[in-house]
Amino acid sequence: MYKGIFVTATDTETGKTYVSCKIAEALEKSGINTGVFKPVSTGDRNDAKALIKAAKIDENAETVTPVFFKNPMSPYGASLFERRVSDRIFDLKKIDGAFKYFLNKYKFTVVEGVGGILVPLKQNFFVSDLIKKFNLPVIVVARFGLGTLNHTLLTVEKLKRDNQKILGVILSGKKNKNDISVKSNASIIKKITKLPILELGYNEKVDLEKNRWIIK
Ligand SMILES: Nc1ncnc2c1ncn2[C@@H]1O[C@H](COP(=O)(O)OP(=O)(O)OP(=O)(O)O)[C@@H](O)[C@H]1O
Ligand SMILES: C[C@H](N)[C@H](N)CCCCCC(=O)O
Ligand SMILES: [Mg+2]
Repeated sequence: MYKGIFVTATDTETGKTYVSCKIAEALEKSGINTGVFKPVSTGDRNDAKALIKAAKIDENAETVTPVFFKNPMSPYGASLFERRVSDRIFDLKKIDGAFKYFLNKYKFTVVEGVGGILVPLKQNFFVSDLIKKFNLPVIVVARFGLGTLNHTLLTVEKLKRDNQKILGVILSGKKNKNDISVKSNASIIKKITKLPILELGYNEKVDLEKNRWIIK
């Protein structure tokens, strides 16, 4: 079993928190002490609260999300608006300390990124750099419908160029019955990337028995 996974996505609002929560829930139910970590959030710390609830652990939102910006946008963009607010800085030391805390305390830690893989956290430091730093295997969350092929293949391409271990792709959310591409997108992604693919329909749970690739 890995020490943890990094959950990124093809875009914001794609399902990283939903998928991370379902993975944490499944691990907790199987008796595995699971940490959850969302290093940076913007707008609110609701992702951290949802992750804590799913993992059923006694942690507060500030520990799970040590770096926070008020403006609901990229962390770098928000930092430009909030540079006069003392604790609103992207503090990599703080994130590193928190990361080590979770990996030492829990058997397995689910880490959620922010938006997609090239969201800037600082002017020249992106979510992809955080992935490199943590060096955890990566799960890519994507949408089911039209447009997801390009977004998913771009994200996979970037991770491959960074020599990151990609565990697989999870398509998550509602399937639009009027979108014909939904019928073939998953199989096309699988054929092209040769990665495991999980289709996680609306309100479905993650079955770790059937998808062991997610955790080992
Ligand atoms: N399989 C699913 N079943 C039900 N709801 C889903 C599913 N996947 C995503 N959602 C819903 O889609 C919305 C966006 O998902 P989520 O908040 O997980 O995105 P995110 O990638 O974490 O966004 P952010 O970049 O802001 O962190 C939420 O309301 C979430 O509950
Ligand atoms: C506020 C939102 N829920 C996310 N947490 C932040 C997403 C940043 C996306 C930046 C971008 O790709 O343009
Ligand atoms: Mg989220």
